[in-house]
Amino acid sequence: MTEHGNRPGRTRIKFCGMTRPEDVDAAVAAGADALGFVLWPGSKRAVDIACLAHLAARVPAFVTRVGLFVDPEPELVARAAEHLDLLQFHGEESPATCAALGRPWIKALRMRDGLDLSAAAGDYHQSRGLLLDAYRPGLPGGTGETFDWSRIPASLTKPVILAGGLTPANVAEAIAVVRPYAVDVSGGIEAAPGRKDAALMAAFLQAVRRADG
Ligand SMILES: O=C(O)c1ccccc1N[C@@H]1O[C@H](COP(=O)(O)O)[C@@H](O)[C@H]1O
Repeated sequence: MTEHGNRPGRTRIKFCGMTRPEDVDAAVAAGADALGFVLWPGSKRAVDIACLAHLAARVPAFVTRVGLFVDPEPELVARAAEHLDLLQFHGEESPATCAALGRPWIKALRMRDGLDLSAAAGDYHQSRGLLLDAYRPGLPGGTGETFDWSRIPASLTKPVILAGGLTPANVAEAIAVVRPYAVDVSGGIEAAPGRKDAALMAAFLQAVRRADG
């Protein structure tokens, strides 16, 4: 079993791809630590700035509002950031590009063959964490697929946010193998793309709590 640096007493939970007010309310009621909003227009879960503003305003204090971007124009980030606490970069953004936007950020890395995670942790040392997701050519993320969790070294110097194909059924095993700082899920808590399922969100949360013991 591995243990990543900065791991808190419990695994933090981010629910991503919020598009509806009722889903935001249900996620907060379930006890999510962070909610994600996709600002990449290519996603079935994309929201525009007006929708983001509407949804983000429902989020109470101490629940982190995360904006997901894929190689965005700086102007989009600037407009969205007013409604966000943290930026999540899911494209080919360089460390300098992420840092230049002047906001707290995390970097998503897709686990393609040959990826050197330790080197990436050094390159993205200014990030608040590394989100590790499955790799599928041609898609920037949100594949609903898992990857080989044993590829994640215990010695990473940044907090690990584990993503990719997590569900209420497999998240406990993922936590046991990886011991991540946080887990991030989108498809595994949905009835359909962009439509979250309150029962699945509650089941995911309970599975994480049980895994934390
Ligand atoms: O959700 C999307 O549509 C998306 C689009 C582009 C990049 C990332 C995207 N989602 C993120 O991917 C991971 C894993 O998602 P899943 O649980 O496998 O569905 C997660 O961080 C999503 O927020």
